[in-house]
Amino acid sequence: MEFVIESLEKKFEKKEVLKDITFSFESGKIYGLLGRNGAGKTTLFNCLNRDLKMDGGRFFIREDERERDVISSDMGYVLSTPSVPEFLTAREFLKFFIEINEKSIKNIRPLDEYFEFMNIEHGDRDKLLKDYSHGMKNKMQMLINIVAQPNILLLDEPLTSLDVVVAEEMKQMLKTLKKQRIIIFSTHIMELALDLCDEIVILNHGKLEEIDKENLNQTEFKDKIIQALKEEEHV
Ligand SMILES: Nc1ncnc2c1ncn2[C@@H]1O[C@H](COP(=O)(O)OP(=O)(O)OP(=O)(O)O)[C@@H](O)[C@H]1O
Repeated sequence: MEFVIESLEKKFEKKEVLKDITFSFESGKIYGLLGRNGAGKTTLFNCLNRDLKMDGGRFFIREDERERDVISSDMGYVLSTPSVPEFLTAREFLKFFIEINEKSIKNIRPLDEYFEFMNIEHGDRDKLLKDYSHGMKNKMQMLINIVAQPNILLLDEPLTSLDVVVAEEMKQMLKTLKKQRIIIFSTHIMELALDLCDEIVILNHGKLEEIDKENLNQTEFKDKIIQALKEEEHV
């Protein structure tokens, strides 16, 4: 499976944030999306998740040499600022999510199995989400996306608020999850991108550019990425 973006454009009033995003993502890989502050990473994710209307271009899935539209169950999106229904407990939220997506979720498991998998403790499962910490809300958002098993998973700086143990667990989980799906992971933490991601993609001047590792060692590759990021006109 490939996720193809062609000539995607987005501007806010006169400001052209995404000028010509053309890129093809392949399944089985984690893509690290890097870009300076304000480069447009969140805008790109919002367009792909159809939370924002694009001004031009299109995106689609290519499978067995056939193109098809991206439907909502293809796409999962974990926001940097987690958004969960605060008035529900974690268990109620998970139950509700599974019920409304029953048709598209494969191999539905008992709720506690999901909590176990995510290391959410027994005592927290029936707590209101409004009493969850930022990192725990993030974990819940990630859990919902693990349950849904979308073909394309967009992660907007999801690990920054997690403690080191949870972040490590999550990294391992993403490495398992990447099989047969595309994960696009935005982060400002270069080490994380290099450690976790199979490909590094930079959002530069409103375009996506893959940074080829060639035969570079880790330090040289890092320098090449920083150089490419410096070339970004600072917005
Ligand atoms: N709703 C909006 N209305 C007007 N301008 C916006 C809107 N959303 C984003 N922008 C502008 O678009 C540009 C890209 O913002 P975006 O949040 O996508 O960048 P980013 O790469 O995610 O940044 P960061 O790394 O700092 O989170 C910024 O200049 C921002 O001010």
